[in-house]
Amino acid sequence: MKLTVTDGEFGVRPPVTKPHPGFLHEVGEERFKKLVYDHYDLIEKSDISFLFPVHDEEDFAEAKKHAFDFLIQISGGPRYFEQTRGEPRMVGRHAPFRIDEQGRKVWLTLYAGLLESLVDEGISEEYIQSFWDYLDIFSMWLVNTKS
Ligand code: HEM
Repeated sequence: MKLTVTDGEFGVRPPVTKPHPGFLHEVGEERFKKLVYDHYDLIEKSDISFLFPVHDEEDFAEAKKHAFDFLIQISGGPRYFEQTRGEPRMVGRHAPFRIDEQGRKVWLTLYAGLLESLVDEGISEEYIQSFWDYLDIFSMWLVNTKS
């Protein structure tokens, strides 16, 4: 397993493979939710916190929920995002925020540590890798600002 951040090139959007459904199957919905929520808790203390609604508890809780709803759906789970937010439109939904390669790296690196700890919980490394690879590549699509 190698959770390394691939260098993105501005404007290049490589093809994306969804996470293997085995990841969600092994992790389970509750642990999956904790993963996404823990990521947001790390964001709150990070250099990219300014992008997020960290000063409004309700808005921040909503942001966490939306991220969870989307990621569980893309991982083959319940279609919560579709039910509450509609079409994914991830590029458009990120457009109002200044996301550069540096911010992408911070965002991803916060996930790397959290995913590493799933190994000790018995989650298959190939599934963790597949979830990581999805984040690594798809996050390139959301970079909308040159560093
Ligand atoms: C694979 C990568 C990513 C995925 C799947 C993802 C997913 C999401 C989702 C589902 C939302 C909620 C959209 C909505 O319902 O309106 C969201 C919001 C957001 N994301 Fe991402 N994101 C990713 C990467 C990033 C990166 C790299 C950054 C910045 C460095 C970022 C910054 C934000 C911000 C600022 C919001 C808005 C929060 C708010 O005010 O509600 N995202 N993201």
